[in-house]
Amino acid sequence: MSHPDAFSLRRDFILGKALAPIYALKDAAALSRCACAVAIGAFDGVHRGHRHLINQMVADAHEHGIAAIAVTFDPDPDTVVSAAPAPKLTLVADRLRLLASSGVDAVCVVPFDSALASLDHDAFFTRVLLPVLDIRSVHVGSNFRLGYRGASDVNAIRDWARGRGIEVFGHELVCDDGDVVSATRIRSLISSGSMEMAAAELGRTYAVRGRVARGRGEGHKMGFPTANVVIDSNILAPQEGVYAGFACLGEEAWPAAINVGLPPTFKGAPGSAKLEANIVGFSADIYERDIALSFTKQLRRSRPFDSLDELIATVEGNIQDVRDLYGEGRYDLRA
Ligand SMILES: Cc1cc2nc3c(=O)[nH]c(=O)nc-3n(C[C@H](O)[C@H](O)[C@H](O)COP(=O)(O)O)c2cc1C
Ligand SMILES: Nc1ncnc2c1ncn2[C@@H]1O[C@H](COP(=O)(O)OP(=O)(O)OP(=O)(O)O)[C@@H](O)[C@H]1O
Repeated sequence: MSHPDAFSLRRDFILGKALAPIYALKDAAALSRCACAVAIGAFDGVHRGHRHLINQMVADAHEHGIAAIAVTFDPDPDTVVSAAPAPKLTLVADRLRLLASSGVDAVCVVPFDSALASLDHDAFFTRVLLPVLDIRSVHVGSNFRLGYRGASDVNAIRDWARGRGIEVFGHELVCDDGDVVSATRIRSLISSGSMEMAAAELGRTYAVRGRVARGRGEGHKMGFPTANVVIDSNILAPQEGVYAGFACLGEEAWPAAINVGLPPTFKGAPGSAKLEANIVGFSADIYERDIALSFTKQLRRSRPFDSLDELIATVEGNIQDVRDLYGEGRYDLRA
């Protein structure tokens, strides 16, 4: 695996300013009911399929000289309607930033609650979207469902739109090796440690954001200090195991050897970290700092060790693997 460049690391860590304005629906009057094409969805992960859909919507908008607007929801509808919501690939702020940097002219964020979930497609368009947007075309994937319990498919929306001057496109879904790219599939790849396949479908290396908390302090004594990283409980962590990747602190990235899951050797020890990284070549006090970790490759599954010496030798071997892959220097991510 080659050294990534600053550009790809910035993309993986979702750095940089959003390129287009993001409007909450209640402030969307600022769009002055502009003529527009819209792409609609939850867009968790803003993966390659989502971006292909958005590209087609943007091309249509440009062709007709109208605005290109991504319409999404906060919170993710799944967290409201599902009894067991899936852990998400992106925090809402990152999802919006990714959408705002996808070539659209604006992002419009519809607050999602059980009242919205109970609307049918007619009420969703006429009561929620059309008062603020003069929609000329709707772009969704061919599998798109809208309305109470997903009652309305693309054909139902197209029937409704006929005669209203609104064109509806149900685009073919982007596939990878015959499998439809979806947030659900990417979650399952990440949950099985297939980080390279997940990255191919996401279009970037999977990364999570968190804060450095105090741990047991044992790693330091064993010769490999680790930053214990606490992430939002609604965000998906990869399968338990040991990973090569990067740690991002401010505008710097460092190679990192990362352990996901409570260390099986010390299971139950109070203060054990569920996610910790040895940041290769780095030494500074970073307690309470914001940090992001990316996972390029699973090196092995975690396992219990019979002796501390064996644990230390194995972890040092993993840290060396990371050094061999990415060196031990700082990557400057300033644009
Ligand atoms: C790269 C890496 C790989 C690790 N692999 C394992 C493992 O396979 N089994 C295990 O019990 N702990 C593993 N650990 C966790 C260590 O046991 C842990 O860092 C150490 O106990 C220090 O914990 P502390 O940060 O809570 O003080 C690993 C840690 C790192 C950084
Ligand atoms: N592979 C894809 N290619 C093109 N469009 C897609 C693809 N996957 C989803 N879409 C479309 O993107 C929009 C957002 O979809 P959605 O947020 O449900 O994504 P998803 O990846 O299918 O999520 P999940 O797996 O959680 O259901 C919808 O219009 C959907 O039809």
